Amino acid sequence: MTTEHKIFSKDLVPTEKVAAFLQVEGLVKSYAPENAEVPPVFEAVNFDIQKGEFVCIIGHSGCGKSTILNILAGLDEATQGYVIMNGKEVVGPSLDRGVVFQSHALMPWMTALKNVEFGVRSRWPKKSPQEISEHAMKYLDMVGLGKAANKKPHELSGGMKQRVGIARAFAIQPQMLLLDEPFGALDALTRGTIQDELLQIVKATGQTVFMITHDVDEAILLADKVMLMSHGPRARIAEIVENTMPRERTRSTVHHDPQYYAIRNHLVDFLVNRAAPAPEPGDDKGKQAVTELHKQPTVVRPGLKALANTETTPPLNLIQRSAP
Ligand SMILES: Nc1ncnc2c1ncn2[C@@H]1O[C@H](COP(=O)(O)OP(=O)(O)OP(=O)(O)O)[C@@H](O)[C@H]1O
Repeated sequence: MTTEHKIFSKDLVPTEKVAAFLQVEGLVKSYAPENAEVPPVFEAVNFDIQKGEFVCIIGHSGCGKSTILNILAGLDEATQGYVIMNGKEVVGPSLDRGVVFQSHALMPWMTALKNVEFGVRSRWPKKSPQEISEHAMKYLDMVGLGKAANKKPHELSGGMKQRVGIARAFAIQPQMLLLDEPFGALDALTRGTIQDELLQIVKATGQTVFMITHDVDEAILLADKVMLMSHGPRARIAEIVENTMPRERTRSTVHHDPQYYAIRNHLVDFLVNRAAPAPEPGDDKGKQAVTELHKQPTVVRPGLKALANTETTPPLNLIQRSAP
């Protein structure tokens, strides 16, 4: 059951932002809002996500990434600000948003198939048992687990369990997928395989994704945009890095792109040197100006600069060979 309601007030939704699929505006989270001595975990969090975009968020431990994801999911409440998805304010959980956590959260007494069917039945209660089963199998097949459908979680490896969680999230065909470090507990090989699978599925379904990761390479492979969060308390989305490499990238080829190292260096440099922002005037007052709370993060494209530097005239032998 959804607990969302429609927003009709034009005052709440700035006209130029109506087109964005997801709008996050002036988000603040404080665990002690009544105590001025305790600063908020994050504030002035503003960003948009377009339909079909894959967005990763990176930042040091404790800056508030999971809290933001939980607010997007409707599982937690912001102290200030709002989230609008597809024209409706997010005020509670909904099957329109599928969530995958780091721990797979499967029901241990149910088979992989039954775990996926459970979600499908909640979404479409009028479907027949056979329709539900066929639908769930389609998504288990998609993540390469068709043959393990009748196994219970304790008979599956960590990677397989995580795939069941992904199949369950995809099977309810949510408008948006929220992934909280979904591959964090997996070994490098399994992680790579599932990343590739996720890319294929997202490409096929045009799914909109918001994903938390600590892995810079994972973000570069998967994301169209990488949001960089500064340290908390009072964390912000400091920068949005656009991934300007062609979307058809794979794990084995992505590092051949001339843009790759420029983007990677930019992300690492932020995490190492720039994630702790210098105090701004007003910080010590514990209160931000209203305009500041709605300030959009800077958007940067470090890959394009690297690309421009490699665009030189072709080598002489190529010119000679292509001459008539
Ligand atoms: N219920 C709570 N009461 C008080 N503080 C909390 C509560 N839940 C979380 N916090 C604090 O909020 C901050 C943000 O937590 P959150 O889990 O969102 O960070 P994160 O960036 O996802 O961290 P990580 O990368 O380690 O998962 C942390 O400093 C945490 O201690």
